Amino acid sequence: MSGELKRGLEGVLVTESELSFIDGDAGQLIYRGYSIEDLARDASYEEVLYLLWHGNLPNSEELDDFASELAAHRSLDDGILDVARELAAQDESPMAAVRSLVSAMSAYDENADFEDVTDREVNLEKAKRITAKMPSVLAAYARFRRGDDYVAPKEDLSHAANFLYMLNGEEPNDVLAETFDMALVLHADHGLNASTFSAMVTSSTLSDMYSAVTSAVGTLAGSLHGGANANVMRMLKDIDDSDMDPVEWVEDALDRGERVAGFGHRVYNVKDPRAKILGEKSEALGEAAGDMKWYEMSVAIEEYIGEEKGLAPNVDFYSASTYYQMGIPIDLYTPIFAVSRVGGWIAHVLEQYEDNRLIRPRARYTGDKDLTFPGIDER
Ligand SMILES: CC(=O)SCCNC(=O)CCNC(=O)[C@H](O)C(C)(C)COP(=O)(O)OP(=O)(O)OC[C@H]1O[C@@H](n2cnc3c(N)ncnc32)[C@H](O)[C@@H]1OP(=O)(O)O
Ligand SMILES: O=C([O-])CC(=O)C(=O)O
Repeated sequence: MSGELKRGLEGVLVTESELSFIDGDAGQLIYRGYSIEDLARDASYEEVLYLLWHGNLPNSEELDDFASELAAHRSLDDGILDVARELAAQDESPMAAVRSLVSAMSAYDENADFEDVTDREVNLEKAKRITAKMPSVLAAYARFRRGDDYVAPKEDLSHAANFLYMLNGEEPNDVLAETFDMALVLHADHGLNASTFSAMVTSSTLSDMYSAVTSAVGTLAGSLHGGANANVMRMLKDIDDSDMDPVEWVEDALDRGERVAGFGHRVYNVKDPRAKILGEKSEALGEAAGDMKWYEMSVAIEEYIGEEKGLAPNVDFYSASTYYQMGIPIDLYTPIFAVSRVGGWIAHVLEQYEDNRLIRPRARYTGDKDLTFPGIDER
């Protein structure tokens, strides 16, 4: 065993994967051979799911069938709606609500306890159910907490458009639906990020897909990972409310030793390619609304942090102002990330099951070894 300590598993190779490639120096991201720029421009989220799960792009018949199967799984059982209502009544945070609701979904899936957890056909069925229902549970929960009724899904809408419909109770226009679809494509996979790794660790024990996705949602929630997108928008709003110059505000935060949400990355040494695409979307939405405030504030912060700290924006930086300008509540940004990333989590879980090896690293022990056990009265 190598005695070299790699804190945070930084740079450690633990498996092989055909799913996504990241060149952190070039700022390049590829899903199964296709560049993120091409996919963001030309592929729907449904196509990306098919690509990730099946290994190739679907032809039009395969895509139609796949999209219809997915759409048919969107509706929610009454029991799930009851859980969502109760979580909303308890003012549970949206990310914790999604975590609990994904876990609860297994109770309504007759295949949840299928004996062979690695069975690919059964797992593809579970994959469609979970991925189709995640936006539905999020929309239902978000409506219940503001006192609105559940809006049933529409099967004739795209995955992206249907979520916005279920959230807002009205069908989105093309710009909103396309922007949201592109955001789902951009967030779908990203190598062995922490939440994906969490899903892999869970499945490597031969636990089931619901457990793996539940672990992953919990891992994505943290502020160093998916939780950063909501924190970016909270920061932009704080800056706006403070009437301070954005650069001065950020300078003060850095002086206090704080981390600025949406900057830095374990793998990228340059600007995240997804941040470039989302930045363009944020700019376009600002132009359409005739209000460039959020985009311009973001650009000023990006320039300053680049010069001052040599840090570049990650995916969470410009998704924040993009979602804000789409009218999405801030605390839904991270669960929306989960609604997309579930496709990648599942793809990695399928890979894990195909060639499983228990994931079990070690720690270097730094505690005592030769203490004498004292009786209770001696302590
Ligand atoms: C979808 C995603 O998960 S993308 C990441 C989302 N998370 C964020 O945006 C939160 C803010 N960013 C961060 O905390 C970090 O950049 C991480 C956790 C994402 C990556 O961290 P690591 O790879 O572990 O980098 P590390 O913590 O070693 O940072 C290196 C240096 O940059 C600094 N740094 C890194 N990110 C930031 C930041 N956002 N703001 C200020 N300083 C930062 C660190 O303080 C450290 O400086 P030091 O060497 O003087 O102590
Ligand atoms: O890869 C990472 O560590 C974090 C990230 O950008 C992602 O999960 O999309």
